[in-house]
Formats: sequence, structure tokens, C-alpha cells
Amino acid sequence: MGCKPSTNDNATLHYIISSKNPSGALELDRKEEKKQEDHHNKGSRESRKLKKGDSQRKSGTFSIKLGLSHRHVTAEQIAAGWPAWLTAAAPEAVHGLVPLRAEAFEKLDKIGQGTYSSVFKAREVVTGKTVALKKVRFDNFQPESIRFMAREIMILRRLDHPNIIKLEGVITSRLSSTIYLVFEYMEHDLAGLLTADIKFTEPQIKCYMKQLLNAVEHCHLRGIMHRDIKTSNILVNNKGTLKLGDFGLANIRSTRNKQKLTSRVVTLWYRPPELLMGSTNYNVSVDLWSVGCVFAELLFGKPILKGRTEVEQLHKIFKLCGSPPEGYWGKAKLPHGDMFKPQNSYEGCLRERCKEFPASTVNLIQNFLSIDPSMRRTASSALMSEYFFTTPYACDPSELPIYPPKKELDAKHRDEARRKKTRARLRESAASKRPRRARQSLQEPISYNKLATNEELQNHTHFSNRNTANNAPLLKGRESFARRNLLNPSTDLISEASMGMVASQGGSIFKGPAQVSASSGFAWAKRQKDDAKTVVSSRSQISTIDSSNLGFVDNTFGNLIKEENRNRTNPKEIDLDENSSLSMPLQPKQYDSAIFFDVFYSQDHELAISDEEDGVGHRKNPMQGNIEFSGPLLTKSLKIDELLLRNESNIRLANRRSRFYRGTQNPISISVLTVDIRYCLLYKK
Ligand SMILES: Nc1ncnc2c1ncn2[C@@H]1O[C@H](COP(=O)(O)OP(=O)(O)OP(=O)(O)O)[C@@H](O)[C@H]1O
Repeated sequence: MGCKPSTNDNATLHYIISSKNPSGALELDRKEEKKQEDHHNKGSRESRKLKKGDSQRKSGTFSIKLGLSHRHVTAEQIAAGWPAWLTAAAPEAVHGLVPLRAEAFEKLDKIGQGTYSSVFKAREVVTGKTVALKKVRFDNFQPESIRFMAREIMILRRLDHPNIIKLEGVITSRLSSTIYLVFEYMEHDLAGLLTADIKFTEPQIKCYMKQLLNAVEHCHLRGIMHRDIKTSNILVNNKGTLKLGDFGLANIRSTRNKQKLTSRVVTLWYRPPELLMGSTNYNVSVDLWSVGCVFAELLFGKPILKGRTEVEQLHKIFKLCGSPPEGYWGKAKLPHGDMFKPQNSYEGCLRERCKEFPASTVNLIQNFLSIDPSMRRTASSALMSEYFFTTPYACDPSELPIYPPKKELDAKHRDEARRKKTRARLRESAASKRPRRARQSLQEPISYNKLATNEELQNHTHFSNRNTANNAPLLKGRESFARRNLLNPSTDLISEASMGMVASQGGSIFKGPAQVSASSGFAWAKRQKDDAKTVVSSRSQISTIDSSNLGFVDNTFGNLIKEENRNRTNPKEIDLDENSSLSMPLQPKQYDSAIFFDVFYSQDHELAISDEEDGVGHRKNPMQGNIEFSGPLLTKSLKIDELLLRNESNIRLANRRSRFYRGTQNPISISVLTVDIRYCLLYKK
């Protein structure tokens, strides 16, 4: 996906220059004004008068030029097939690209379920190449939500490294409210492999760590913090190549950009202590903490810090890594530092827990898991550490075994299958009038080991981790809120229809017109002609605008309406109905959507993108007003934090309530309820 000027038109070129500059058109505008001001100050009164007029003329011309350029860019992007809501809110994200067409892909299975995205395996029809399609959820009526989503695209486009997942294109169309990100397909993720009870050897772990650190180094050298490094976001293919994925929470941090950042990022188990204590001026070292957690997980075969709440997470961290020395608290100035400062200091037991590993391994892991972020190595320096230069050395990726398909989603499916089985058994036992047995089953925490199928047992698959990790979706959901904080639950309905895809009913492919939500505003699209066969244009796979495919752009413009109305009867088309795929009942999502909906509407005004606050790292989009792309996307971070905090406590409350209701039958659950209180008492000043 290159970013080439599509025309030599002055106005457009001007825009391209602006868009390449992180501070954008506004900066050019300012430079121009500054130059004029300098001239102005130097000259005589008379000449100043002249120059003033001159300058007015110039700036007049300039703004006309700008207006034209943006209209031109918008028109060009719409002609290329991008929806208006996207070009209006985040033109930079897709600048120089042509959207891919949904018809060019045949959807196969659902392979991943993030809290705010679904990932599908698909085949590119013309080439037969297998790809992964990530359907990102966002609200296309909310510019902030669109920009949040667009940031992932922008960041992915800035990255180009063999150990970072490659964005191969974006599927959407002019009338669509959906976005699919097209990625190269990766057979595994580390979370899936670890739950499949695969025990990695030392050279294999070194090989993975090397690749991971290479990826992190590449991001950090470009000022990009990933902010969600965890095993399920680390993908591995059958060639043994590891690729860091999921840049949905990533952000750009430069030395110039000192904007406050949200601390509500990184999935809880991988979240560094400074974020747990509310830091808003952290840096790339947050990723190195997460790398340390992943490193430990590879060594131990399971997550090392599995807290259920932030407080518990921090307590586990202090117990494992030791509490920081007295001087740290004053120096770190963490917003919630006082609240979390333990009364008694902890020695830490990391060395003890890692005693079976070589010293170079323990030294590196201990360094990553430094409470003080300034003590953590950089990715580059970690790659130079003793760990990689002592035997046994890292194996070559090609020497890594080819694993049977195992994804984190598989483990979730297995859990769900087991839950269904338990329910069926309960029903059976109730039917056979054995109420005591049924009650007993209800009271028992579900034992996944007990319920493992023969096949699973034969595969030596154990689920003890996943059992506890069932909390993860909730935590993940909560943490991922920072990314998809403007989720509108209705988006899905609209999007699937307005993509004009085949809807599925009861598993069979529905060949009739795609349903369009009235709220989509595209009611005319309800009627889709039943004539044209879907023609898969090989040009549609070209994602970059260049002189060779400008014709396609023109063609697209001319045929947009025709194409949008075309009947989607081609069996090779993507079936967007998620019900037809394996569904993932994520209990926490129920809380999430209600709360998000609430937050979504309540924050409408609060989240307005602010004016430049520190004069760096922001830019004004003359079309949109103030947009910030190079810093945190939502600049009123404090207000966002309030919302996130409220959201988190709502989730926690809902979670507690559900535990409480379960706990009325189960004394064990009641004791779980007290966990927060106990930790709060523990940390009481
Ligand atoms: N390129 C890919 N190839 C194969 N599988 C993938 C690919 N990208 C993602 N997946 C699978 O989909 C899952 C979810 O993807 P991803 O992490 O990008 O979504 P998300 O919504 O951001 O998730 P989360 O809520 O965990 O942050 C991954 O754990 C992985 O198993």
C-alpha cells in the first residue's frame, strides 16, 4: 500500500505535502503567515501597508487553494470508492488508497473474536490467497469513533517490518458503514499455542522473543507505542515467522508530543504498574513490561500475573517483583501512587520463581518487569542482552515446528461447548428428577478439566489456564474500551446491510435483497437487482492509487451506484452475517454495550476534539476543524479518563452483581466478592 500522488494538480499536491507532514496543512498555513509577518515587521510603514494588502491577497488565494484542494481530495476519495463519512472524518487514513471490494473475497471461518472486532479467514477470489479480514466495529455517525478506527489504519501504514502484521488493504464501499481490514493470514497466535499445552524449548522461546523484540523495536523507533502487547496479539505462521498484530490501541509518542495519554490501555494481565497507578505521561517502556509478561508466559506456559481487578493486579505485581523503593514514589508522581502505595514493602519472589531458568533469562525478565519504567531496557538494548548471546541460541524460525491449527478462539469454542454440555447435563438430571444432583452441579464452580472430552484428553489439551482466563474477555473488553469507546450497538445491523452483502438465515445463504436499516439513510439500496453476476475485477485488488489504476477510479465513480445495487448472489462473496459463523457469547459484552451506548451519547460534547493545547503534535484539518492525528486521538484525556473510569466501575459493579447472584448459591463466590475490599484494606494508608 503505497502513498503516491495521484495527480500533478497543484492543489492536490499541496494537500499531499500537508498530509505527509504530521502537523498538516495548518502548519503550512502558519508558516506562510509567519513568513509574511516577518516581512511585514522588516518593512517600512508604507511598504508594510503594501505587503499587508499583498499578504491578504496571498492568504486569500491560499485559503481558496486549500478549500479547493480539500474538495478535490474529498471528491477524489469518494470517486475512488471511499464512503463520505470516512473521507470527511479521517481522509489521511486512506489517502492514496483505493478500497478493496467485498466481492473480491470469499469468507471462510470466523477465526478470532476481539471485543470490538471479529476476524475471519477468507480467500481472495482471483489469486486464491488466504487472508484474514478484521471487521472493526465503530460508529460511522461519530467522527471521533471513525478517527479512532482510522488511527489503526494510519499506524499500520506507517509500519513495514517482517515481524509486524501487514495491512494489505481495506474493504469498504461508498455506501457502506463497515470497514474490513485485510491482513496476511497467520495460522496461529501465541495464546492459542500456549493453551494447546505446547511446551516451547529454550531456543524456540529465544526465537520468538527475538522476533517480538524486533517488531517492538521497529514500532518504537517510529515513535509508535503498541499498548496492547499480549499473547493473543502475537501471531505466528507456519513458516515460524512471528508478527505483532492488533494496533487498535497503538499511539504515536514523540519527544515533541507531551500530550497526556490515557492510562486505560493494555490488557490487565500485561499492564505495567505505572498505568495501573494512573500515569498519563508514560512512554514506549509500557510495551517492554508487556513483553516481559509474554516472556514469562512463554517460559511458564501460562500467564504470570492474572489479576481480576486493577488493585489485585498491582498487588500481584508487588508480590512478584517487589514494591519499589521509597524514593520511587516521589520521583514517579503517579496520580494514584499514594492510594496504591503498600503499607509494608514486598521483597519480590521473581528470582525464586524463575530459579529453574538460566541467569541470563532471569536477568532479562527481571529487567522487563522493573516497576520503575526508566529501569527497563529498550527493545534494541534487550536484543543485545546476554540472553541472546548465550547457549542455547535462538533457533531459526524455519526450524520451529508446524503446529496443528490452534487459535485462542478455538479454546473459547471449547469452553463454550463444555458449558453447553454442562447445561445439557443439568437439564438431563433435572428431567430425571434428581434435583439434589442438579443443585450440587450449580453450586460447583465448573470444572473444565472434569468436562474435557475424550478427544481433548487424547490431545493432551488442558484448560486449567483458560478456566481462570475466562475472566479475560471481561478485562479485555474493559481495557479495549479506550479504543472503541464510541461503539454504537446498532452499527452492525446497518453495516452488514449497507455493504450489500448476502445475509444468512438459519445458516443458509439468503439470496434476496440485503436488509438495510432505515437509519442507514440508504433505503434505496434495499432493492437490489437480481441480474448482474458479480464480476471480480482484478483491479479491485490494487489498493494503491497510481497512474495505472486511475482508470479504475474513474470507472468506479461512473459505476458506483450500479455496483452498489448489484445483487450479491455470487457464492464467493463474503457473508457478513456473523450468526452464520461460530458465535461467541461473551457475557461481559452485555454490560459493555449498554454502558457504551450510554457513554456514547453522554460524551458527545465532552469528546469534542480540542484546540491545540500545547502547540505541538496537533493539526487542524481545514475541512473538519481541529483534528489531531499524531498524538492521542482524543485530546480531552481527562474527560475521557472520567468516562473510562465510570465505565470501568459500571462493569465492575455489573460483574459483582452477577457474582453476587451466583454467590447466593455459592459461598465460594461470595468470598470472591470480598477480594476488592480485602485489597483495599491491605493498601489502606
Ligand atoms: N492476520 C491474522 N491472521 C490470523 N488470525 C488473526 C489475524 N489477525 C487477528 N487474528 C485473530 O483474531 C484475534 C483477534 O484479533 P485482534 O486482536 O486484531 O482483534 P481485537 O478486537 O483488537 O482484539 P482484542 O479485543 O483482543 O484487542 C487474534 O487473537 C487472532 O487470533
